Amino acid sequence: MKIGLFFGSFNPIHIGHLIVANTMVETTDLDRVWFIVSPQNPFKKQKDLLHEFDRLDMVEKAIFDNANFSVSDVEFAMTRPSYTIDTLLLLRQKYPKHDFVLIIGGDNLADFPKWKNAQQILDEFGLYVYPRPQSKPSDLQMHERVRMVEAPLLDISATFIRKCLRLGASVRYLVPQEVEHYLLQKKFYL
Ligand SMILES: Nc1ncnc2c1ncn2[C@@H]1O[C@H](COP(=O)(O)OP(=O)(O)OP(=O)(O)O)[C@@H](O)[C@H]1O
Ligand SMILES: O=C(O)c1ccc[n+]([C@@H]2O[C@H](COP(=O)([O-])O)[C@@H](O)[C@H]2O)c1
Repeated sequence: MKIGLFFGSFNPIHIGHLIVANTMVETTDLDRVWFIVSPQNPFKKQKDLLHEFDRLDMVEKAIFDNANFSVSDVEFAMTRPSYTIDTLLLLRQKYPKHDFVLIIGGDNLADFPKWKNAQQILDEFGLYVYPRPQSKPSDLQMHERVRMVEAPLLDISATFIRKCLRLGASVRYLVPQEVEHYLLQKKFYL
């Protein structure tokens, strides 16, 4: 089984994430996508970062009806910040029969060489990249271990959704209905 690992803060998960994951399953050789909720991105310090359990709950609500998707809290028990290579190595050890690839959005490619053990991630796992508006150019686009997936650009971000909620604007259609209800019920990001 070839699995795409889609790491993120998911603060909160939105339809952009779901379209990325679905495109990977439908248009590449990936059989499944696992969403890995990261407690703390090493490059991001966010004051409005929800507790990881709340972000995990929302991912579960977003993917419950898609048999190709799963979510993992494996990073919750690991050291912070969340370094992707550490998790990749752990998952490979735990699931020796699976073949793992890392999925990222195009905005993460330019800074990817600054990630911990970036070369090892490239060599041993490889990257599948979904294009994203306003991404900085990167030489890695041509790298043999990087697959640029052709798909529609989605100008949707968790930042925009948090802003809508702060302003009292509806996030209907930007997040799945179950996630919208949960966000409103819990009064998140107000
Ligand atoms: N609209 C999108 N198009 C392509 N990739 C995306 C999109 N939104 C998120 N991603 C990718 O999903 C992964 C997780 O992203 P993340 O949870 O940080 O969402 P985000 O919308 O970028 O959040 P924020 O606005 O808080 O920075 C990253 O690899 C990111 O590049
Ligand atoms: O391992 C690293 O050095 C590293 C550097 C930057 C980001 N990451 C991971 O990339 C994922 C995407 O982050 P985010 O916050 O944009 O959703 C998240 O799981 C981070 O932990 C990992």
